[in-house]
This record gives sequence, C-alpha cells and structure tokens, in this order.
Amino acid sequence: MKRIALLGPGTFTEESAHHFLGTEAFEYVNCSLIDDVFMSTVSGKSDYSVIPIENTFDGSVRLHLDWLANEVDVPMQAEWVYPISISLHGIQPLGEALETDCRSLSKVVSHSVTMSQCRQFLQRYLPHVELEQVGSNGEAARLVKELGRPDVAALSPLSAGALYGLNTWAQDVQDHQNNHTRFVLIGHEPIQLKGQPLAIKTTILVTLPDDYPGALHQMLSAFAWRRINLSKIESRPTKKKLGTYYFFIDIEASMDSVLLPAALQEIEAIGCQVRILGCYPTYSFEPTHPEV
Ligand SMILES: O=C(O)C(=O)C[C@]1(C(=O)O)C=C[C@@H](O)C=C1
Repeated sequence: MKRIALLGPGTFTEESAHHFLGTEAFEYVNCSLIDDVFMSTVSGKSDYSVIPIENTFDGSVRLHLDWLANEVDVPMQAEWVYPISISLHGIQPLGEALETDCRSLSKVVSHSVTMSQCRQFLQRYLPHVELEQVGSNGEAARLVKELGRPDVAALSPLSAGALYGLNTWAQDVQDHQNNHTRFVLIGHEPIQLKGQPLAIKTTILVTLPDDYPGALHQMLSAFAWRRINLSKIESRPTKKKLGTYYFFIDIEASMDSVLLPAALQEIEAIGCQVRILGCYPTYSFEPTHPEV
C-alpha cells in the first residue's frame, strides 16, 4: 500500500486528500509539521507528500514554494483544489449567542494561514484574545481538547471538531466564501486519483541569465508566440545573492506536447536555467463526488 504523508489528522489537507484519493487504497502518515511532511518522502518513509501551495486569498504559501525550489527534489505528480470552510470550536457547547460566548474566550489557536483567512471574524468577535499559532489546524483542535479550558478555542475544519469531540460555535467564519486551497502531491511515481482530471499542467522553475537585457521578455515570448498559456508566474529570491530570483511558472500544457519542449529549449538557448518541477494532472472539487 502506498504511503502518503500529510499534515494531520484533522486538517484541511487530510480532508482534501481523503476526497481525492480515498481512504482505502492508501496509508496516511500524519505529521504535525510541514517540514516533516516534506522530509517523509525525501527520506523514503512515505511515497508521496501532500503540500498546500496556494490559497485564493492569501496567494502562494511562500515557505512551501521555497521548500520545493531549495530543499527537495521530488516531482509534482498531481494537483487538486479544495474548498476551505473554517469553524470555531470550543470545549463547551455554545451557550447564549456567539457574540456573548466569544467574550469568555481568552485564546484562539490555529494555523497562521487560517488566522489570516479569518481576520474580519477575529476583529469583530475576538479582538481581545491572544492568538496562538500552531503547525496545523488539526493540532489546534487537539490542543484545545488537551487543555480542556473553556476559555480556549480553535479555528479548524469541521472534521477536527468531530475528531476531538469539540463543540462547533460557528461555521464558515472565513472572510470570503469563495475560499479554496491548491494542494500538490509530490512523489517519485505517477499516481491515479479519483475522478477525471481537468487538464494537464507543467510547473517549471526558471533562473534568468544576469547578463542578458530583456531576458524575461524573451522568455515570455517563447511561450506567447506558440500560444502556450501560462496560468501563474511568481518570483522568489534564490537566497544565493540579493536581487536574484527564481520564477515559478505554471504552464497549461504537457511535456508530451510538441510545443512545450521546444519553448523550453528556446529559453535555455538564451541562457535561462530551467528545472521541471512536474508535469501532472489537475483536479477540481466536485461536491457531488461520492465521499468515502
Ligand atoms: O492546517 C491545516 O488544516 C492545513 O491543511 C494547512 C493549510 C495551509 O498550510 O495552507 C491548508 C489549507 C488552509 O488554507 C489552511 C492551512
């Protein structure tokens, strides 16, 4: 049975992996820190790792992009997009009303990304509380259960509340309803997910030559004149020298096409360094998709 490392249990990552991969065909390896998720596949403890890389409102999870660029050399094998619905969980049942009960809280625990997705909610109901960041939302719910304090609550998925027997005080507390996170599955072998992929994408990492004026323009035109669509381009520091960058580029084309390898050859010819991070199917959430 293939092993899949992820942040869990009780996380959005876990919910999304169960949706797209199911619970029967794989063994899940729970980690409480994202570093351990990455290292699990690097060290061979797992066959795949699930990495959240982008959120509708927060944009890229830059730390995770940097891991993919600098720390690991494991290709992306699949990508999925999953809706993020955040709930507030406490030890006791909600008493009178959310507003009144929130006044009795002194601390809220959650993942930093989740807190930044609930800014308006926190400002409106919980401006007085201490915010404590932990490695995952599942860990937040576990901590609230372990502490057993009525004045501490967690922002976490519904699944985490159920897992740790917490009471749900409010659902869908994220600032924007159209909240989605994009996850990638990294591993050394291709993998079959449930359902039909929407498309095949390729992600590359490009370093421009520093002695070539207009290199960025020329690189982009290698895709443009072939009418190859780029769905994302993001620069990150190489961390080698101030002012030098990698470009993460998501391309709506497969390496099996004729045009994409030709475009990559063209940009290499002007001195760009190109690393292919993966060529993989992309899946989107279907609410009607049967849950397992
Ligand atoms: O802690 C979790 O529940 C996670 O799955 C991690 C994570 C992230 O790192 O972005 C995943 C999706 C949500 O956007 C918030 C947190």
